[in-house]
Amino acid sequence: MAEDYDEDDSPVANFDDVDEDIPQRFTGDHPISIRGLRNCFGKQVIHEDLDLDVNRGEILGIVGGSGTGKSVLMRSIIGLQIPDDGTIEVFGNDITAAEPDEVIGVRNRWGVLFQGGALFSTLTVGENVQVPLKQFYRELSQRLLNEISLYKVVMTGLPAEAASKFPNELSGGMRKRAGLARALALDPELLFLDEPTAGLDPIGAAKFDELLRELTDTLGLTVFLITHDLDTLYAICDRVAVLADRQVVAVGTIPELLETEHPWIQEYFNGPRSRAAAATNDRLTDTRGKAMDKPTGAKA
Ligand SMILES: Nc1ncnc2c1ncn2[C@@H]1O[C@H](COP(=O)(O)OP(=O)(O)OP(=O)(O)O)[C@@H](O)[C@H]1O
Repeated sequence: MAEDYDEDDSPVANFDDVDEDIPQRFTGDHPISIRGLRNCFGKQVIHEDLDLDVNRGEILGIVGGSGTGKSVLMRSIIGLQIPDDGTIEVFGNDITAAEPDEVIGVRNRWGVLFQGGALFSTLTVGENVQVPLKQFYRELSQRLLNEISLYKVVMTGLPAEAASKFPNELSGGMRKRAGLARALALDPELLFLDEPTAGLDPIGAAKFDELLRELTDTLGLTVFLITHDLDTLYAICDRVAVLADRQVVAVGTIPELLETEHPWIQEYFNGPRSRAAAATNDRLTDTRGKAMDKPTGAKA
Protein backbone atom coordinates (compact mmCIF):
# COMPACT_ATOMS: atom_id res chain seq x y z
CA MET A 1 0.00 0.00 0.00
CA ALA A 2 1.50 3.36 -1.01
CA GLU A 3 1.82 6.20 1.50
CA ASP A 4 0.37 9.66 0.93
CA TYR A 5 0.01 12.81 3.07
CA ASP A 6 -3.03 14.93 3.93
CA GLU A 7 -3.10 18.70 4.48
CA ASP A 8 -1.72 18.53 8.04
CA ASP A 9 1.16 16.29 6.93
CA SER A 10 -0.27 13.12 8.49
CA PRO A 11 0.35 10.08 6.35
CA VAL A 12 -2.90 8.75 4.91
CA ALA A 13 -3.46 5.46 3.14
CA ASN A 14 -3.54 5.36 -0.65
CA PHE A 15 -5.80 2.49 -1.64
CA ASP A 16 -4.98 2.53 -5.39
CA ASP A 17 -2.77 -0.54 -5.21
CA VAL A 18 -4.42 -2.13 -2.18
CA ASP A 19 -5.82 -5.07 -4.19
CA GLU A 20 -2.29 -6.51 -4.37
CA ASP A 21 -2.12 -6.64 -0.54
CA ILE A 22 -5.50 -8.18 0.20
CA PRO A 23 -5.74 -11.93 -0.35
CA GLN A 24 -8.88 -13.32 -1.98
CA ARG A 25 -11.32 -14.81 0.52
CA PHE A 26 -11.11 -18.55 0.89
CA THR A 27 -13.85 -20.30 -1.11
CA GLY A 28 -13.05 -23.96 -0.36
CA ASP A 29 -15.11 -26.16 1.93
CA HIS A 30 -12.66 -26.44 4.83
CA PRO A 31 -10.62 -23.40 5.94
CA ILE A 32 -8.97 -25.73 8.46
CA SER A 33 -8.06 -29.31 7.64
CA ILE A 34 -5.93 -31.41 10.00
CA ARG A 35 -4.53 -34.87 9.32
CA GLY A 36 -2.51 -37.20 11.54
CA LEU A 37 -1.66 -34.54 14.12
CA ARG A 38 0.70 -35.57 16.90
CA ASN A 39 1.68 -33.30 19.80
CA CYS A 40 3.85 -34.33 22.75
CA PHE A 41 5.44 -32.68 25.75
CA GLY A 42 8.33 -34.95 26.66
CA LYS A 43 6.81 -38.37 27.16
CA GLN A 44 3.28 -37.00 27.52
CA VAL A 45 1.39 -37.54 24.25
CA ILE A 46 -1.42 -35.00 23.92
CA HIS A 47 -2.62 -35.73 20.36
CA GLU A 48 -2.05 -38.86 18.31
CA ASP A 49 -3.25 -39.26 14.72
CA LEU A 50 -5.85 -36.51 15.17
CA ASP A 51 -7.98 -35.54 12.14
CA LEU A 52 -10.40 -32.61 11.89
CA ASP A 53 -12.10 -30.59 9.14
CA VAL A 54 -13.74 -27.27 9.97
CA ASN A 55 -16.52 -26.26 7.56
CA ARG A 56 -16.49 -22.79 6.04
CA GLY A 57 -19.04 -20.50 7.73
CA GLU A 58 -19.73 -22.67 10.74
CA ILE A 59 -19.30 -22.16 14.45
CA LEU A 60 -17.53 -25.33 15.55
CA GLY A 61 -17.58 -25.93 19.29
CA ILE A 62 -14.58 -27.82 20.70
CA VAL A 63 -15.26 -29.75 23.89
CA GLY A 64 -13.44 -32.34 25.96
CA GLY A 65 -12.42 -33.04 29.52
CA SER A 66 -9.86 -30.85 31.22
CA GLY A 67 -6.36 -31.46 29.85
CA THR A 68 -7.50 -33.27 26.67
CA GLY A 69 -5.59 -30.75 24.57
CA LYS A 70 -8.17 -28.26 23.32
CA SER A 71 -5.92 -25.23 23.81
CA VAL A 72 -2.88 -27.10 22.48
CA LEU A 73 -4.91 -27.91 19.35
CA MET A 74 -5.82 -24.26 18.88
CA ARG A 75 -2.20 -23.21 19.47
CA SER A 76 -1.07 -25.73 16.85
CA ILE A 77 -3.43 -24.30 14.24
CA ILE A 78 -2.29 -20.72 14.83
CA GLY A 79 1.38 -21.68 14.75
CA LEU A 80 2.22 -21.24 18.46
CA GLN A 81 2.86 -24.94 18.96
CA ILE A 82 5.00 -26.89 16.48
CA PRO A 83 3.46 -30.37 16.05
CA ASP A 84 5.61 -33.50 16.18
CA ASP A 85 3.83 -34.94 13.17
CA GLY A 86 0.90 -34.42 10.82
CA THR A 87 -0.36 -31.64 8.57
CA ILE A 88 -2.47 -28.58 9.36
CA GLU A 89 -3.89 -26.81 6.33
CA VAL A 90 -5.27 -23.34 6.88
CA PHE A 91 -6.92 -21.81 3.79
CA GLY A 92 -5.33 -24.66 1.84
CA ASN A 93 -1.74 -23.91 2.98
CA ASP A 94 0.08 -26.45 5.12
CA ILE A 95 1.28 -24.13 7.87
CA THR A 96 3.47 -26.80 9.46
CA ALA A 97 5.63 -26.83 6.32
CA ALA A 98 5.35 -23.12 5.50
CA GLU A 99 8.16 -20.58 5.52
CA PRO A 100 7.77 -17.82 8.18
CA ASP A 101 6.80 -15.30 5.44
CA GLU A 102 4.00 -17.55 4.24
CA VAL A 103 2.68 -18.02 7.78
CA ILE A 104 2.54 -14.23 8.20
CA GLY A 105 0.43 -14.04 5.01
CA VAL A 106 -2.10 -16.41 6.60
CA ARG A 107 -1.88 -14.99 10.11
CA ASN A 108 -3.52 -11.69 9.20
CA ARG A 109 -6.56 -13.65 8.00
CA TRP A 110 -7.46 -14.92 11.47
CA GLY A 111 -8.26 -13.33 14.81
CA VAL A 112 -7.76 -14.85 18.24
CA LEU A 113 -9.45 -14.24 21.58
CA PHE A 114 -7.39 -16.00 24.23
CA GLN A 115 -8.74 -17.14 27.57
CA GLY A 116 -8.98 -14.06 29.81
CA GLY A 117 -8.97 -11.60 26.88
CA ALA A 118 -5.23 -10.88 27.09
CA LEU A 119 -5.60 -7.14 26.55
CA PHE A 120 -2.62 -4.86 27.18
CA SER A 121 -3.48 -3.19 30.50
CA THR A 122 -1.43 -0.05 29.78
CA LEU A 123 -3.22 0.65 26.49
CA THR A 124 -6.78 1.91 26.05
CA VAL A 125 -9.31 -0.38 24.38
CA GLY A 126 -8.95 1.57 21.13
CA GLU A 127 -5.14 1.30 21.27
CA ASN A 128 -5.46 -2.43 21.94
CA VAL A 129 -7.52 -2.82 18.77
CA GLN A 130 -4.91 -0.82 16.87
CA VAL A 131 -2.05 -3.19 17.81
CA PRO A 132 -2.68 -5.76 15.03
CA LEU A 133 -3.57 -2.97 12.57
CA LYS A 134 -0.20 -1.30 13.18
CA GLN A 135 1.57 -4.64 12.93
CA PHE A 136 0.16 -5.53 9.52
CA TYR A 137 -0.60 -2.13 7.96
CA ARG A 138 2.24 0.16 8.98
CA GLU A 139 1.17 2.84 6.49
CA LEU A 140 -2.18 3.62 8.13
CA SER A 141 -2.45 7.16 9.49
CA GLN A 142 -3.32 7.69 13.16
CA ARG A 143 -6.62 9.21 12.05
CA LEU A 144 -7.55 6.07 10.12
CA LEU A 145 -6.38 3.83 12.95
CA ASN A 146 -8.67 5.73 15.33
CA GLU A 147 -11.62 5.43 12.95
CA ILE A 148 -11.15 1.71 12.31
CA SER A 149 -10.66 0.87 16.00
CA LEU A 150 -13.73 2.88 17.00
CA TYR A 151 -15.77 1.07 14.37
CA LYS A 152 -14.64 -2.32 15.72
CA VAL A 153 -15.39 -1.32 19.31
CA VAL A 154 -18.94 -0.24 18.42
CA MET A 155 -19.43 -3.34 16.26
CA THR A 156 -18.99 -5.54 19.33
CA GLY A 157 -21.78 -3.71 21.14
CA LEU A 158 -19.60 -1.46 23.32
CA PRO A 159 -20.38 2.25 23.64
CA ALA A 160 -18.03 4.52 21.68
CA GLU A 161 -16.65 5.93 24.97
CA ALA A 162 -15.22 2.50 25.79
CA ALA A 163 -12.52 3.05 23.16
CA SER A 164 -10.75 5.58 25.39
CA LYS A 165 -11.04 3.50 28.57
CA PHE A 166 -8.37 1.19 30.00
CA PRO A 167 -9.24 -2.52 30.39
CA ASN A 168 -9.39 -2.29 34.20
CA GLU A 169 -12.10 0.37 33.87
CA LEU A 170 -14.43 -2.12 32.16
CA SER A 171 -16.62 -4.97 33.44
CA GLY A 172 -15.66 -8.57 32.64
CA GLY A 173 -18.26 -8.76 29.87
CA MET A 174 -17.07 -5.49 28.33
CA ARG A 175 -13.47 -6.73 28.43
CA LYS A 176 -14.51 -9.84 26.48
CA ARG A 177 -16.14 -7.62 23.88
CA ALA A 178 -13.01 -5.46 23.73
CA GLY A 179 -10.96 -8.64 23.17
CA LEU A 180 -13.36 -9.61 20.41
CA ALA A 181 -13.01 -6.14 18.84
CA ARG A 182 -9.23 -6.65 18.75
CA ALA A 183 -9.63 -10.16 17.30
CA LEU A 184 -11.77 -8.64 14.52
CA ALA A 185 -9.36 -5.77 13.84
CA LEU A 186 -7.99 -7.20 10.59
CA ASP A 187 -11.38 -8.31 9.18
CA PRO A 188 -10.47 -11.97 9.61
CA GLU A 189 -12.15 -14.90 7.89
CA LEU A 190 -11.37 -17.20 10.81
CA LEU A 191 -11.94 -16.54 14.47
CA PHE A 192 -10.42 -18.57 17.33
CA LEU A 193 -11.98 -18.23 20.77
CA ASP A 194 -10.78 -19.99 23.92
CA GLU A 195 -13.58 -20.14 26.50
CA PRO A 196 -14.94 -16.65 25.75
CA THR A 197 -17.86 -16.86 28.20
CA ALA A 198 -15.84 -18.23 31.14
CA GLY A 199 -16.36 -15.97 34.16
CA LEU A 200 -19.43 -14.21 32.75
CA ASP A 201 -22.82 -14.38 34.47
CA PRO A 202 -25.47 -16.35 32.49
CA ILE A 203 -27.12 -13.22 31.06
CA GLY A 204 -23.79 -11.71 30.00
CA ALA A 205 -22.75 -15.06 28.51
CA ALA A 206 -26.01 -15.37 26.54
CA LYS A 207 -25.59 -11.83 25.17
CA PHE A 208 -22.02 -12.59 24.13
CA ASP A 209 -23.25 -15.77 22.38
CA GLU A 210 -25.92 -13.81 20.50
CA LEU A 211 -23.33 -11.24 19.41
CA LEU A 212 -20.99 -13.97 18.21
CA ARG A 213 -23.71 -15.68 16.15
CA GLU A 214 -24.76 -12.36 14.61
CA LEU A 215 -21.19 -11.36 13.71
CA THR A 216 -20.46 -14.82 12.31
CA ASP A 217 -23.46 -14.61 9.98
CA THR A 218 -23.06 -10.99 8.93
CA LEU A 219 -19.27 -11.08 8.45
CA GLY A 220 -19.16 -14.60 6.97
CA LEU A 221 -16.76 -15.86 9.64
CA THR A 222 -15.72 -19.40 10.42
CA VAL A 223 -15.36 -19.86 14.18
CA PHE A 224 -13.27 -22.35 16.18
CA LEU A 225 -14.74 -22.09 19.66
CA ILE A 226 -13.33 -23.89 22.71
CA THR A 227 -15.95 -23.95 25.43
CA HIS A 228 -17.21 -25.78 28.50
CA ASP A 229 -20.44 -23.79 28.33
CA LEU A 230 -23.32 -26.14 27.44
CA ASP A 231 -25.67 -23.20 26.84
CA THR A 232 -23.26 -21.89 24.20
CA LEU A 233 -23.09 -25.28 22.51
CA TYR A 234 -26.86 -25.55 22.26
CA ALA A 235 -27.53 -21.92 21.39
CA ILE A 236 -24.99 -21.07 18.68
CA CYS A 237 -22.80 -23.98 17.57
CA ASP A 238 -23.52 -25.58 14.19
CA ARG A 239 -21.44 -28.63 15.09
CA VAL A 240 -19.39 -29.82 18.04
CA ALA A 241 -16.05 -31.68 17.95
CA VAL A 242 -15.23 -33.86 20.95
CA LEU A 243 -11.63 -34.37 22.09
CA ALA A 244 -10.92 -37.55 24.04
CA ASP A 245 -8.38 -40.35 23.91
CA ARG A 246 -5.88 -37.97 22.19
CA GLN A 247 -8.13 -37.58 19.13
CA VAL A 248 -11.31 -35.97 17.85
CA VAL A 249 -13.53 -38.94 18.66
CA ALA A 250 -16.70 -37.45 17.14
CA VAL A 251 -17.87 -34.34 15.30
CA GLY A 252 -21.44 -33.43 14.42
CA THR A 253 -24.60 -31.78 15.65
CA ILE A 254 -25.56 -32.53 19.25
CA PRO A 255 -28.31 -35.01 18.19
CA GLU A 256 -25.72 -36.74 16.00
CA LEU A 257 -23.25 -36.88 18.91
CA LEU A 258 -25.92 -38.38 21.14
CA GLU A 259 -26.18 -41.30 18.73
CA THR A 260 -22.57 -42.28 19.40
CA GLU A 261 -21.77 -44.59 22.28
CA HIS A 262 -18.61 -42.92 23.54
CA PRO A 263 -18.94 -42.86 27.35
CA TRP A 264 -17.66 -39.29 27.79
CA ILE A 265 -20.11 -38.00 25.15
CA GLN A 266 -23.01 -39.83 26.76
CA GLU A 267 -22.11 -38.55 30.21
CA TYR A 268 -21.54 -34.99 29.01
CA PHE A 269 -24.59 -34.57 26.76
CA ASN A 270 -26.98 -36.79 28.72
CA GLY A 271 -26.14 -35.30 32.12
CA PRO A 272 -28.57 -33.04 34.00
CA ARG A 273 -26.69 -29.84 33.07
CA SER A 274 -26.88 -30.69 29.40
CA ARG A 275 -30.57 -31.50 29.59
CA ALA A 276 -31.20 -28.17 31.34
CA ALA A 277 -29.26 -26.32 28.63
CA ALA A 278 -31.22 -28.12 25.90
CA ALA A 279 -34.53 -27.26 27.59
CA THR A 280 -33.54 -23.58 27.97
CA ASN A 281 -32.54 -23.38 24.34
CA ASP A 282 -35.81 -25.02 23.21
CA ARG A 283 -37.77 -22.56 25.35
CA LEU A 284 -35.91 -19.56 23.87
CA THR A 285 -36.49 -20.91 20.37
CA ASP A 286 -40.21 -21.28 21.05
CA THR A 287 -40.47 -17.79 22.56
CA ARG A 288 -38.47 -15.83 20.02
CA GLY A 289 -38.91 -17.92 16.88
CA LYS A 290 -36.75 -20.53 15.25
CA ALA A 291 -35.30 -18.23 12.60
CA MET A 292 -33.88 -15.87 15.19
CA ASP A 293 -32.25 -18.33 17.51
CA LYS A 294 -31.20 -21.46 15.66
CA PRO A 295 -27.77 -21.32 14.07
CA THR A 296 -28.24 -20.78 10.34
CA GLY A 297 -26.09 -23.73 9.36
CA ALA A 298 -27.42 -26.08 12.02
CA LYS A 299 -28.77 -29.33 10.73
CA ALA A 300 -30.63 -30.07 13.96
N1 LIG B 1 3.78 -25.62 27.25
C1 LIG B 1 3.47 -26.79 27.83
N2 LIG B 1 4.42 -27.57 28.36
C2 LIG B 1 4.13 -28.77 28.91
N3 LIG B 1 2.88 -29.29 28.97
C3 LIG B 1 1.89 -28.55 28.45
C4 LIG B 1 2.13 -27.27 27.84
N4 LIG B 1 0.94 -26.77 27.39
C5 LIG B 1 0.01 -27.70 27.71
N5 LIG B 1 0.57 -28.75 28.33
C6 LIG B 1 -0.15 -29.95 28.80
O1 LIG B 1 -0.94 -30.43 27.71
C7 LIG B 1 -2.16 -30.96 28.21
C8 LIG B 1 -3.31 -30.33 27.44
O2 LIG B 1 -3.38 -28.95 27.80
P1 LIG B 1 -4.51 -27.98 27.25
O3 LIG B 1 -4.29 -26.65 27.89
O4 LIG B 1 -4.55 -28.02 25.77
O5 LIG B 1 -5.83 -28.67 27.82
P2 LIG B 1 -7.32 -28.20 27.67
O6 LIG B 1 -8.09 -29.31 27.05
O7 LIG B 1 -7.40 -26.89 26.97
O8 LIG B 1 -7.72 -28.07 29.20
P3 LIG B 1 -8.75 -27.08 29.98
O9 LIG B 1 -10.12 -27.49 29.55
O10 LIG B 1 -8.48 -27.43 31.42
O11 LIG B 1 -8.39 -25.67 29.64
C9 LIG B 1 -2.18 -30.70 29.71
O12 LIG B 1 -1.79 -31.88 30.38
C10 LIG B 1 -1.14 -29.62 29.90
O13 LIG B 1 -0.53 -29.72 31.15
